[in-house]
Amino acid sequence: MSLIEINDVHKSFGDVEVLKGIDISIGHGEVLAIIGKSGSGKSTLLRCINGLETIDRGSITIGGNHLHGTAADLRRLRLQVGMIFQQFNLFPHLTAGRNVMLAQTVVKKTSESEAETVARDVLASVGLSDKFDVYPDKLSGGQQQRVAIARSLAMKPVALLCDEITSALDPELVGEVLAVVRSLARGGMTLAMVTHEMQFAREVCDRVIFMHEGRVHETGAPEDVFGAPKTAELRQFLGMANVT
Ligand SMILES: Nc1ncnc2c1ncn2[C@@H]1O[C@H](COP(=O)(O)OP(=O)(O)OP(=O)(O)O)[C@@H](O)[C@H]1O
Repeated sequence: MSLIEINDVHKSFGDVEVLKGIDISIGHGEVLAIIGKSGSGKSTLLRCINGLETIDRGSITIGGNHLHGTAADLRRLRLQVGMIFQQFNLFPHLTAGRNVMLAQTVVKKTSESEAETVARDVLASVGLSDKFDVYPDKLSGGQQQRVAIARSLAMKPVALLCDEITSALDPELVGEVLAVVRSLARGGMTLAMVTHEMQFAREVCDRVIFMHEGRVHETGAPEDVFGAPKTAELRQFLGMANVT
């Protein structure tokens, strides 16, 4: 059975229908790239999967449980799906370690000592074992984003959603963050990432979803989507408009 099932999901903001019937199933350990033009609905889709947005129609299940059920269901399921954004959103007055501990102690009511053990562990897994006591303003953007990833991992998510997580970084810092994502993918984490890093998507992802005007317009293995796009819209998006 799939881990995440998205069935006929519709979402409007006012009169504008942003998601027009999305069907995607994501398997355990699957790594998905979501690509498409600005405004095609990629972020909205991720936010619906994480319960940050309600949906108007359709259903989303995680491990067979409906995400958009009662408020209690939503809280419980939201904890199972981590989300990482373009902006790192770290608390500036807390050290890297304390940033990673916070959600555990506040939301999960984990003890301080257990939360610290987990925080040290996940910081080490993103290559930041020496930064536990360092404040965010003393970290590079790439290091801050890795702290944000560690903070998500500390909640032991069943899946991670990444929304353009390298877009705010200087180009020389992109590689270190992608390396962490790559190692998570290799370790079996289920990942859905909205990304402009086509080369990375090609190398690391199992499947690519091309969104266009609120619909899944084309989907397939990276070699097919990038190597032999079927639709004019995807060819145009990939800068291959002249290819017939
Ligand atoms: N909270 C909101 N209220 C009103 N409109 C919204 C809201 N969030 C998104 N939209 C609109 O929904 C459409 C899709 O936005 P979304 O951010 O999902 O697209 P995207 O494909 O992720 O684009 P980008 O690559 O620019 O982030 C856009 O027209 C956007 O203006």
